[in-house]
Amino acid sequence: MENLTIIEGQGDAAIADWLASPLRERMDQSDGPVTITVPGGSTPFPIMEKLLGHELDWTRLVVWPGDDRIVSEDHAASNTGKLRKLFEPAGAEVVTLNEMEGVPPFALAWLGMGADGHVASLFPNTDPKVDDARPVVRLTPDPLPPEAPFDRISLTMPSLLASDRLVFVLRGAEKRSVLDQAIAGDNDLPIARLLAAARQPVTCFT
Ligand SMILES: O=C1O[C@H](COP(=O)(O)O)[C@@H](O)[C@H](O)[C@H]1O
Repeated sequence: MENLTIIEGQGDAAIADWLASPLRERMDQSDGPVTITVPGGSTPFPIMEKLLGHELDWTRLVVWPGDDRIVSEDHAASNTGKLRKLFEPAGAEVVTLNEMEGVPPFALAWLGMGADGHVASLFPNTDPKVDDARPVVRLTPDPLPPEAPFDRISLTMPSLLASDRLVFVLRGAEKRSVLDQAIAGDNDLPIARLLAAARQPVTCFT
């Protein structure tokens, strides 16, 4: 994949430094809002804390959760709740994912990946398609991941692919092996489907 760059062994601060660059670039290009989508789970939040230490006009940032667990925003498992706590004090807007919502193109789609190959909340059992006509879906992972056993709401593959660049942050040998197999075409997991359809630059931090 010519559009894919893998960067190994970077810590949270270095990844945050990297992420700040395309955001700054986009803010320098126009005076309008810059809209991105970001992951949940546990990996990204320490990186987001570092990112928010960068001098950017955060009031121009619009943050869409790529997915969420169907829980109230004050629940510990709520991605949106955690994003609000981090980004809103800096002046950024955090959007609530809603099935009726139209989804804008993103300057950047930042994603995680589960060891089962799920991206956003597009789990293998939900058979996500790159030509899904829906921008946002509700779904039930099967099996339910023990660390977050909830129904989900998620951007679909076309919504994630409507982005200027894709960035993955995934840690650990198990996930790296799933990624390598996906790149080689040795699995048909959601990560493999997304990578195969991506035409924009894709950067994977592992
Ligand atoms: O459930 C989820 O899991 C994935 C992976 O999370 P991580 O903490 O293992 O990186 C995450 O990307 C997704 O947004 C989240 O809802």
